[in-house]
Amino acid sequence: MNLCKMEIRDSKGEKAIVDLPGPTLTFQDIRYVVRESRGPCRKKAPEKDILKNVSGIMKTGLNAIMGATGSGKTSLLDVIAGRKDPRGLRTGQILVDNKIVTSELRLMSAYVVQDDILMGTLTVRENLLFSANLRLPRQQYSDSDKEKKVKNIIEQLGLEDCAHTKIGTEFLRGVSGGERKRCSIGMELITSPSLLFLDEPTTGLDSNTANSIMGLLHRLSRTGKTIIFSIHQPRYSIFRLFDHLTLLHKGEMVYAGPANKAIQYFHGLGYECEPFNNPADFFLDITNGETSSSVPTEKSLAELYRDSQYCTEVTEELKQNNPTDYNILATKATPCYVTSFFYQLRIVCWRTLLNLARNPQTSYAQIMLNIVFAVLVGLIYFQLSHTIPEALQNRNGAFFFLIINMVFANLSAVELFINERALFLHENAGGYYRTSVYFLSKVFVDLVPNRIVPIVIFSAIAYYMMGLKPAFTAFLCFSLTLSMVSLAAVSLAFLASASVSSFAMANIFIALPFVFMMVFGGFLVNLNSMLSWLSWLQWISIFKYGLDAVTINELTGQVFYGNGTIITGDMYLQILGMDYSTWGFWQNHVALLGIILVCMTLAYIQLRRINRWK
Ligand SMILES: Nc1ncnc2c1ncn2[C@@H]1O[C@H](COP(=O)(O)OP(=O)(O)OP(=O)(O)O)[C@@H](O)[C@H]1O
Repeated sequence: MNLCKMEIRDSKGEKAIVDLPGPTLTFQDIRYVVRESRGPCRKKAPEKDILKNVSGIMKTGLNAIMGATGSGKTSLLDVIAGRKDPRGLRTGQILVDNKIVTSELRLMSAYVVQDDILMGTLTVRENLLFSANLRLPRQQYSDSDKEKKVKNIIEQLGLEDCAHTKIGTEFLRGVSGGERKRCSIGMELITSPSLLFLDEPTTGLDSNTANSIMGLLHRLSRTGKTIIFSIHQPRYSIFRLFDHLTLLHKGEMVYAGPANKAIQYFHGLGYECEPFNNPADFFLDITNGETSSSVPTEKSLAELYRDSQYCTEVTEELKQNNPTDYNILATKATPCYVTSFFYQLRIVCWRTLLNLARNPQTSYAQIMLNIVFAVLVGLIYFQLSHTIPEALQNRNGAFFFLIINMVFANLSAVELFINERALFLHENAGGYYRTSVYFLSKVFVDLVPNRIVPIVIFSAIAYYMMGLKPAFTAFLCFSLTLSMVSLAAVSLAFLASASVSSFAMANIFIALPFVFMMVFGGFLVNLNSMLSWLSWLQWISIFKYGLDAVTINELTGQVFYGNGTIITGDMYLQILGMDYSTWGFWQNHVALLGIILVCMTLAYIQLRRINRWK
């Protein structure tokens, strides 16, 4: 990369000196196709060209990609930023400073997505510090260096007034749209990228805020950055900041060259921009066919551009490049992490905890639900007697009720990986942290406050209200069994959550196995006499293991009597055909642990398998 001072001209033709020229990005002959999804026959769907052999050169300064909706702006931006699925790239190469894009080169670039993806419960400063902690190498940056860097970025982006304001969530009013966008840009500026991609940075903002965001990008570009962005319909005050303009129509280039020469170019083709008309609107009118040329021609705008001096210049310049590799996007972008696994785990766990503490509704609801159910069960089965037959019947009923509650009360766990899916994908692709770090942080932080604590409270209330076996070890075993049943249900919910992207699908995915497990848990159906061909399902039933364990725990060593009959708990268990030996009791826990481990592992694999490409 060239490190000398460089002179560039903006669209008003004004000279600007930049200290440290950013990288030059070149792309040549990009043909990108997609298959339009048609349900299960996806493979047979025809390919659709969304970029048709486009080439270009983008240098230091503001490089705008414009076009009508559906023209391929975002697709071009994503392809050149290496964000689009490489399987769609049929031909083409993308070079940065005439070199293929390696992970090192990737580190010097950053991508700001259209929908600002930030942690809403954290303040602007905390979000920026999170990015700094994970994306700046600890060997080179001490904690105070990171703080300084964040402070500088806050000043640079004019975020001082809202630095300590939370970003905001759907329930919490936070910073304004413009401040959010600035914060998103700041998250990427932390690594001091010299190449910055932005997808429609002004969409959804009012015109003044859009103006100030583009003013900010303009200032940044003057510090030697190559800024490439797609933009829809900028007002004139924004358009005049552009250095380079790429105009697309139906996946083809209709102009690529200095932004301030575009009017002249179209004038040469017979298109007249009326006085006071915004050039950006004028160009879109041309591509949409709403303005006609005074020079009749059979050629399309794309063909006219290919015949133009601008296209020839680009082709000539590209010919001089000698790439060392071809089709670089075909190599999968492996994120490069600058911090260790344990450091990432610490930082991500801390953020997850902070998020939980500032958004404690789910935890409170979980604790309240467990207290209410515990009192309800305690009242219904208050101080169970030892007279038969009700002693055994009530105990069976109570345990079934308890296990059902343990399983179904954890349905809320399906939201775990769905809620923050966009945030996780964005941060994971941006090299913030490993998938395993995110998975473990969510699991730890969800399990303890939302699952374990409420169950301990539940067990203590229900156990003593029901007057079950008084031995303290029996209470501990009871509590452990309920916890493991709950964790097994939670891990199945995690698997559902990591496998699909919507709550509706996750609910279906989780409800079916729960219902099957309940039916084949051994309480509702005697599997030996009915549905014996399906009886194998009991071996994967959380209900069966939970029910067996609490029943054995309660009945062994107890004596029940009535009408002159005495029956011991052991005899009753024998009649039921349950193995009530020590191993017979603990084998249920081993099976539950097996279900937990298998579901957790599969959930992690599913998280890794999520498609990161756009
Ligand atoms: N993954 C995909 N599957 C199917 N079609 C796609 C895919 N990606 C892009 N397209 C199609 O390619 C065309 C260009 O899309 P793209 O999002 O790049 O357009 P755009 O100019 O950015 O539009 P907008 O301004 O509306 O965002 C559209 O017709 C779009 O439907």
